[in-house]
Amino acid sequence: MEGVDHLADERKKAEFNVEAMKIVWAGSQHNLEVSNRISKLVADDPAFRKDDRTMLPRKELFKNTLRKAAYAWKRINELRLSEEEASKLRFYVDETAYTDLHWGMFIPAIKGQGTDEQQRKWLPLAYKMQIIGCYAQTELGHGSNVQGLETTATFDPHTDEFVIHSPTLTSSKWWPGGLGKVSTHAVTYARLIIDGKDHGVHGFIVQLRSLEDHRPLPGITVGDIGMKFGNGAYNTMDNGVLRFDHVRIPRNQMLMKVSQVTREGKYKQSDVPRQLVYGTMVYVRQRIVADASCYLSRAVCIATRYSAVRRQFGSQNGGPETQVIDYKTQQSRLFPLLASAYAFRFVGEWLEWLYTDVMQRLQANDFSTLPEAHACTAGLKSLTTSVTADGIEECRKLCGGHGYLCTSGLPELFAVYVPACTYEGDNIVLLLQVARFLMKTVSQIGTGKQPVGTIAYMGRIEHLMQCRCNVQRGFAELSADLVEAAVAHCQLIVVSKFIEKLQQDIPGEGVKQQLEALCGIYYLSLLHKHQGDFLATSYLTPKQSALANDQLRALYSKVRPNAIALVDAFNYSDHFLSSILGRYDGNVYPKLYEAAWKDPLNESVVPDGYHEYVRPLLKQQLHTARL
Ligand SMILES: CCCCC/C=C\C/C=C\C/C=C\CC/C=C/C(=O)SCCNC(=O)CCNC(=O)[C@H](O)C(C)(C)COP(=O)(O)OP(=O)(O)OC[C@H]1O[C@@H](n2cnc3c(N)ncnc32)[C@H](O)[C@@H]1OP(=O)(O)O
Ligand SMILES: Cc1cc2nc3c(=O)[nH]c(=O)nc-3n(C[C@H](O)[C@H](O)[C@H](O)COP(=O)(O)OP(=O)(O)OC[C@H]3O[C@@H](n4cnc5c(N)ncnc54)[C@H](O)[C@@H]3O)c2cc1C
Repeated sequence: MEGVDHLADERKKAEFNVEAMKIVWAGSQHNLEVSNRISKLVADDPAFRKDDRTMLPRKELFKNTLRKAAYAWKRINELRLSEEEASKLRFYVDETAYTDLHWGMFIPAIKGQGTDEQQRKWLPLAYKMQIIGCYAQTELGHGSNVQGLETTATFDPHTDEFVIHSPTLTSSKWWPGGLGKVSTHAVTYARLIIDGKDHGVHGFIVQLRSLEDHRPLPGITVGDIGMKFGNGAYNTMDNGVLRFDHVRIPRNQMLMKVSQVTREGKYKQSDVPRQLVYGTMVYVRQRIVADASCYLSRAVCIATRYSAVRRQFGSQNGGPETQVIDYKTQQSRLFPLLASAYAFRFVGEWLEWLYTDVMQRLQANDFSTLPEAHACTAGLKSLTTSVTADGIEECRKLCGGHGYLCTSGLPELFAVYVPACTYEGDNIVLLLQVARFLMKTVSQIGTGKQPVGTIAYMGRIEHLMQCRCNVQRGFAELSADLVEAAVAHCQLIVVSKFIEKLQQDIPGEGVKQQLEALCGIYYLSLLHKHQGDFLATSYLTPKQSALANDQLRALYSKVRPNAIALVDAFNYSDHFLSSILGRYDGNVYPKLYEAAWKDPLNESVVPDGYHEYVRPLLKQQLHTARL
């Protein structure tokens, strides 16, 4: 029934202050206030309707995304929203679009790799959206291997220009978001060639389309790469293909904070690590970690609320059937994901601190923590996106058949999210970077260089280094095992940061106790999953392993009465969740039934095609003898 909270009894069971937990989840009272205000602004505005996305054909879908992005920009300016509020608004609009790359990569690339002069020229145009940019690095033939990119930028000293060219089919830029139909400019990554010498990959600002009629400029071939996974989902984004045919740009459009080319064509590499050219990717990877907790918590919220609503089997003497959330199997699948959502939230907060700290150190030419920042952003991006993608799919399965309906919100959430395991760095490739970092640390043990920070624990394996085995040999052979070691290293960081969070002052009755239970579920479920390794290495005895499993089940029971309140603390509106199964009021069945009849297929009782294709079958006169 409308207006009835079908989850009221569940909410009464809460043993902690939900409003206080909302502040923990939001990060601060201020963040919660901004989130509440902007979330309501979006939810209350019919222009931001999104329940029709999975039913629109691509061109209509895309035009609708352009409309929403333009309307959002209008509202941002009308309401004079701050950058923080504007970013929140785009978050709650919840629609991948070219603006993600304009604000999330094009502008950060210029800020991170452009000189002060270049920033003064390009950022005002970008902030006012008088130019729209994308990040064009990946090519048809290379994505992971950035040093393998083929696009060239050849310096012409006669005209003081770079000639940007796509020498091969595989050098075509391929995938950049916003490139296909909208961006007027790109930060393009190309091989810098001076006087025949290849200086490797650098970033260049290239205009792609006319600011007058939006047509591609001379020498530019650009378009969309076509439909992607799932209906709606990432098809609101114009991932593009781009080829250059000897396109000329002024020398001052090479991003020159890290390295420079003089008017005379002299290449100057500042005494900074060349990997700073990868800085934008590092920035996005750390943001993706925080974003993972948002996506995972959305799926967990839907699955938890529905698991409390859904009853199946267990009726005694005609009484109500059992809530599926009471089954230990449901809890053993759902509660570790609930714990992971909180864990990723906290490790994402720490990673943002680490990234900010590294950036401040870079200002002082202190590169000492750059390797750790790279390893942490790469590894945690890999870990959190893999767990989140698998977790959204698990949440769909936790909702049984109804989880497969678009009105559950889960299929689209999965389809939008899964590319996060690939973009910003394929997850295995990134884990191999972490493995390389770990092996380099191992090789330095015993040389007097003590590991610090997130690898400090490795100082304790010095005894293993007596053999001084050559860690370089066999890396490729053992890479699959090393990837597992990299995951374990990242999991240790997640657990450590969760524990550090619990050591902070956390206000609110019962809040810390709930987080302690979730932290226990996080690490005990990991220990359960990998108990074979712990037993094989004698880090655990069988008895200890059994005790850990007992404790894990006990924690499930502790969390069970608080589950609904723990997902309420995510503070997601029904509009944002866009899920009938995840409705705040739990009024699922009537709304599922109501929604079914709104499907276009039900606009007519007799379907299109009946008379051409079904009736003839039903009415066919059998010319062959009946079998
Ligand atoms: C859900 C939406 C997300 C929301 C997020 C919010 C905001 C963001 C907004 C928008 C984003 C939205 C959608 C994303 C759209 C997607 C965009 C993209 O995908 S952009 C393209 C991404 N591409 C990649 O990530 C490519 C991956 N490959 C690489 O990074 C490099 O090729 C690789 C694998 C690191 C190898 O580089 P290479 O130069 O060959 O180095 P080596 O392996 O030889 O290592 C040499 C040494 O350099 C160190 N190193 C490597 N990288 C870095 C780095 N980034 N920083 C610091 N140091 C680095 C490496 O550790 C080696 O050091 P040692 O010699 O061992 O000491
Ligand atoms: C939705 C989406 C949006 C994107 N947006 C952008 C964008 O805006 N701008 C942009 O520049 N790019 C973008 N990309 C491209 C993305 O960055 C690349 O696809 C990504 O970096 C992976 O590279 P790849 O496609 O070359 O994968 P590959 O490296 O070809 O991966 C294929 C397989 O090879 C394996 N592999 C590769 N190298 C190794 C190795 N050394 N050892 C072991 N295994 C290996 C991988 O693990 C994987 O299993 C986007 C991609 C997607 C899907």
